[in-house]
Amino acid sequence: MMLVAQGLSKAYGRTQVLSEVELRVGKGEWWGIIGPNGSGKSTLMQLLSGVERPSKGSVRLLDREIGSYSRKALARIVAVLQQEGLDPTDFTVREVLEMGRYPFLNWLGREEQDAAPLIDSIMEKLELRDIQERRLTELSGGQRQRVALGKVMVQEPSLLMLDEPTTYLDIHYQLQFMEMVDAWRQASEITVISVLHDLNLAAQFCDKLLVLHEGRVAGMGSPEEVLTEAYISRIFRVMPSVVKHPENGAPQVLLTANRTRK
Ligand SMILES: Nc1ncnc2c1ncn2[C@@H]1O[C@H](COP(=O)(O)OP(=O)(O)OP(=O)(O)O)[C@@H](O)[C@H]1O
Repeated sequence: MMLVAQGLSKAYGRTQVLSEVELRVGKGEWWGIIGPNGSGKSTLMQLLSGVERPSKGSVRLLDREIGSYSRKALARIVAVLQQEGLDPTDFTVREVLEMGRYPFLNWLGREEQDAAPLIDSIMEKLELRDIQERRLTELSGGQRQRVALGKVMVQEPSLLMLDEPTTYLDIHYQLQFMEMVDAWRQASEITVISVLHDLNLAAQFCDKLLVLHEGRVAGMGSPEEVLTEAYISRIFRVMPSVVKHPENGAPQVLLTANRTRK
């Protein structure tokens, strides 16, 4: 197993944010974490990536307690891409990708192997070559998000964690982003855990969905099992129509005007 969470709970003061989450993520799987605003998705991601400690329960990464890894050792296994992506700084695209190699530097600040060919090939894949000397301040939000993905790719992680990675992207780049992650997953057998608000993209790319509701696991399974009208209606308080995607059969959630519920 890539990642196993048992009895995972988190409280901030008296507020219980997550309760008794159980999760087993196998190598090479793509999990989508879905759920309403405030249901605990980001908190769960922080616990699963070792950024935050649980109040109760445990997270085991590759059969070892996640808290027992050094920061650098953890960064060689897990890469996290935040919703905001990268801040617009004065660094160039190429420099940012080079920084992604930080976990592989020795105490002299050098790498044992030259990372330039890897960085070049990732820039090629992400269509970043032509803008490699541009500064992040000179890029659009969508371009910066591609650089952010490039930075985690050069890290060559086994586990990729994405927190609402497509929020600021137009539909072209949303789809392209998901396709790139998928292509990468198939080529390198990485495991992906992503928070996604877009249920229709989640249904097409994820093998498994975990539904959070008020800090508890409210459902788990394939998109077909989880994305049903009754279920979405209860969790998200809307009355949708769920139809089959005409090309690939994935469940697709259509919202109808004036159909929210209290
Ligand atoms: N550091 C904190 N201190 C206190 N409460 C927190 C803290 N972080 C999160 N919370 C609370 O925990 C709950 C879950 O927050 P979280 O950000 O995990 O939800 P989410 O599902 O990611 O939400 P969204 O979809 O809105 O991003 C919320 O009620 C939030 O106010």
